[in-house]
Amino acid sequence: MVQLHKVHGSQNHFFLLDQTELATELTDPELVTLAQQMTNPQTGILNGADGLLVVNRSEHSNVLGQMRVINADGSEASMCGNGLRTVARYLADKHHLDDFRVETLTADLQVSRQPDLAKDVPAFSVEISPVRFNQAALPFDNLGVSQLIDTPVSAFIPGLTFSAIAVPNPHLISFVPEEELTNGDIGTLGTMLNSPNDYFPDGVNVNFAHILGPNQLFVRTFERGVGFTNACGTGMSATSLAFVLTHPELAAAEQPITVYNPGGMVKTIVHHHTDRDWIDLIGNATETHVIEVNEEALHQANVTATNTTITETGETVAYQNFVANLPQMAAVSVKE
Ligand SMILES: N[C@H](CCC[C@H](N)C(=O)O)C(=O)O
Repeated sequence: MVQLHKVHGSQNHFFLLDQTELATELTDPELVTLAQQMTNPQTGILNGADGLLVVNRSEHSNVLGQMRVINADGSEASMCGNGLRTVARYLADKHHLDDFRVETLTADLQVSRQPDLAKDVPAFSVEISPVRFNQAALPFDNLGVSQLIDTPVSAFIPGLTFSAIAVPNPHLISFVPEEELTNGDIGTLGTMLNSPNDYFPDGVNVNFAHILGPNQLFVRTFERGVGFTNACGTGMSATSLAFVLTHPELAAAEQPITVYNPGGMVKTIVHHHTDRDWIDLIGNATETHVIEVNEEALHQANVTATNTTITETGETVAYQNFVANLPQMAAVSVKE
């Protein structure tokens, strides 16, 4: 028998699989098929999830493990901010360390345990990096520009302006009036740009942000490879950087920005240096269930209610109490 973990960051839900505990690691095709089976609410346990986080051994120095990210549709992403907080907690608890690095597709990223946000709501800070703006990093095409920073794009939505930032996964960001959060536009644009289109050949995560005040945002994200999620960590981080760059009168680097989302709240700290940008993403790292299953079911992509033993951790209620006590959540909430 091996263990799987159901985890979330701001209720962006994942299954976490530590392959260093397996007799035989899954092949890449097996990981894709397992992610598709487990995340699908129809075929997966516990109402499915937004993706599969895979923890592997890392050969890099002072790195506790490697994280890979498989979206619900089976596509692999280079980064996942909410997911990295849960992987950081998993490795911190396993190795009894609080500050270390995690290997991701393009960089080894610094992570550190933070004070609990509330009783039984552990929190971690994770480095979101590398950050790039150039067209090839997203990639995007056919927009007549080589960078998108607060640029009108009538082909997307007339009247809105857009920024494109890779962290390193691709994000399209727009600061919008409140009604744009719920009038259907973000779903239409997100679906268009994640289907075959002339602009983002690899797709893109679409983030609509409503400015609540100085250093305060609400962000809703339509995720590449998933659709709407309760939160997108890299999306909220990229949006915070765009906030600092395009609204300097309302947001500054090096100080905490509070980012609300349909699943709760995180803090970000933008670092905007001449040689590089990065963002610290600070928020919950919640484990809701521990799942016992035999390894063969993983290779067969057949993890079901009948071949698993599921134990609740009790952290679900603790996180919901934390969200219920957030001052701003009553104001702007678009529950999925
Ligand atoms: N859908 C994203 C990957 C997951 C990122 C998100 N869940 C986060 O917390 O950053 C992409 O394809 O780039």
